[in-house]
Amino acid sequence: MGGRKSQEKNSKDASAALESGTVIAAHGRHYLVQAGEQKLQCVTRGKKSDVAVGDLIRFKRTSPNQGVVETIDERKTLLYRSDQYKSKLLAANVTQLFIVVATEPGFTDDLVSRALVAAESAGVSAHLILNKTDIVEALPKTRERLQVYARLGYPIHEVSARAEPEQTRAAFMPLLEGQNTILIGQSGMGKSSLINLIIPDADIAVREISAALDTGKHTTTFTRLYQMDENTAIIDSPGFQEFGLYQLSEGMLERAFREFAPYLGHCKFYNCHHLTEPSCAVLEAVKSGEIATMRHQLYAQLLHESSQKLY
Ligand SMILES: Nc1nc2c(ncn2[C@@H]2O[C@H](COP(=O)(O)OP(=O)(O)OP(=O)(O)O)[C@@H](O)[C@H]2O)c(=O)[nH]1
Ligand SMILES: [Zn+2]
Repeated sequence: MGGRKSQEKNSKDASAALESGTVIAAHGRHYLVQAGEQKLQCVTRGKKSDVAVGDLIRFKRTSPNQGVVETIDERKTLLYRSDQYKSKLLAANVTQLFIVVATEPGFTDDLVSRALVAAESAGVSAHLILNKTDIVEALPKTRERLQVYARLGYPIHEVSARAEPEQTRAAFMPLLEGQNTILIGQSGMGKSSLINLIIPDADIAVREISAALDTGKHTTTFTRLYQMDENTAIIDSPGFQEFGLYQLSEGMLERAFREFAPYLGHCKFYNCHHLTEPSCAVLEAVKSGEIATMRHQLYAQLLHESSQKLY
């Protein structure tokens, strides 16, 4: 991740004794850091656990394969996950989010839209991956369901990890090149199948990480980063991480729904919440069908949730 050259240059100045690396997995306050060809176990000082997978960090080596995190480089982006009504760090420096959905089993619009809100608010571009196109009976209905996202301008890529592995791999590679991509999806969508196509030795890497971080049986519950080349990485996030959206202000929320944009500033009240106000341009667009009801309902729900935040 990031240019190795700039890391080298930086490490020559003030922080001469520090080395740099990329956080490739996190488990509690234990981090696995890739530094060149080497993987090290790093910890943070004290109780701090503000390091995320994808972070570029400076560490002090304490033994041949261990270190202490000293500083975190400025992040380009930051995604949060939801944890007991709080937002915790999920991944740093992600440039694009791929949401894997499938013809079967069905996906949940609520989760897809929450992921899109997370991406928009973090400044991360979002794509939808429709997997299992070989289940042709369910294809027309699924495409129809995805229309709402296509109309919003989110690219949709159709693949079949099982029936067309080579084509699927070939479709992915140019999309991933030069990007830090996080892959998310509800259980059963085929995310693991896709990761295994893209990273053939992913299983080995996961076992290595799990052993290094001593995650015990939690082998599939941690987020990990696979460095594909110097400028390309892919992050696999287990299950369907519910994104932490509690930290979003009302202003950030309304801007995270890209279809609201033409209407913002056109409501009767300048501080309109777009919930029940008279002469609300957003509500009028919902009524006329220009904004999908499902999307507006989620906006209202997220506004409610962020008002319930615990901190
Ligand atoms: N028909 C079909 N089945 C597929 C395809 N891709 C994956 N599957 C199957 O879908 C099931 C779920 O795939 P996984 O890759 O394990 O899905 P996952 O999203 O990682 O699911 P979890 O491990 O539960 O998070 C498996 O039985 C796969 O063999 C595909 O393109 N077509
Ligand atoms: Zn309004």
